[in-house]
Amino acid sequence: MSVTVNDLSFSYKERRVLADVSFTARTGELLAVLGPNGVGKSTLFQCILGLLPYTEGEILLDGLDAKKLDIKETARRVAYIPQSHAPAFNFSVFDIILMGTSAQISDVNVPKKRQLELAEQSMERLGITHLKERGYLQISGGERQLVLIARALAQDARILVMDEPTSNLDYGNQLRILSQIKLLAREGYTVVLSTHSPDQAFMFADRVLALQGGRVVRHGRPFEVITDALIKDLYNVEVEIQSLYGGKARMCLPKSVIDT
Ligand SMILES: Nc1ncnc2c1ncn2[C@@H]1O[C@H](COP(=O)(O)OP(=O)(O)OP(=O)(O)O)[C@@H](O)[C@H]1O
Repeated sequence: MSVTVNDLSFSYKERRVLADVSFTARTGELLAVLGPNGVGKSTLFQCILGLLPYTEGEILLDGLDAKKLDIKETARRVAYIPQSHAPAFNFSVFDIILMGTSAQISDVNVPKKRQLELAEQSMERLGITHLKERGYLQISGGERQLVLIARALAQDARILVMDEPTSNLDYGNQLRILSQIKLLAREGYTVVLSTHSPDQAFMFADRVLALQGGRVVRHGRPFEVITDALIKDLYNVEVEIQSLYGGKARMCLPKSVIDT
């Protein structure tokens, strides 16, 4: 499953937010979208999910024009994973995951054997079966994020769109969740996620899409795209890119830390 965006532009009323955005995320690829607050990352994701009516450009989901797909057809291809949040009701973990299967429930609104199996399998896949009967409000932020990913897997869509999936998580859970996401990409899912951490992009992304002023300023492999000049351009922060482990890893070190 691939996502291809061609010359996409989007405006909220007369205010243009995205301009001529083009890229492809291929099967098995984890694409990290980088860019400052308000640059249009969530807007881009909502366009991919068919939630915003863009008028310029096109989005192809596995080669099919996203505009020609209805909500259920889109949901069978793309799943959305939001930031970990607390819903108003204390649904059980299993019920939350089962909600992901609604795109497969047709005439009668009752989950069938196939939906129950999908929910069970996705819990097993993420190692959270022991949480099944727990209330969603009574589990930790890291566990909630795993539940939201399990819900997306239960949806049985092969494209996963994630808006800052680790934003509310502690350091250990950030790494564990991103490792899980990377494994999913290796299993053949196509992952498009936003992050505010260039270091996360260095560690986990196959490709990086850098947005500035609603436009794509760089697109390519993390080592090629993430430079001190890009970080200065996106975030107005002076960094030095450090090469580690004989060039196998890289990280950004803000110069202000060294200078003070
Ligand atoms: N429903 C809306 N109506 C009008 N303007 C909006 C709407 N949603 C977002 N915007 C504006 O569009 C721009 C892009 O917002 P968006 O949420 O896509 O950015 P983002 O890159 O996801 O930001 P962040 O990193 O802070 O989450 C911002 O200037 C925002 O104020």
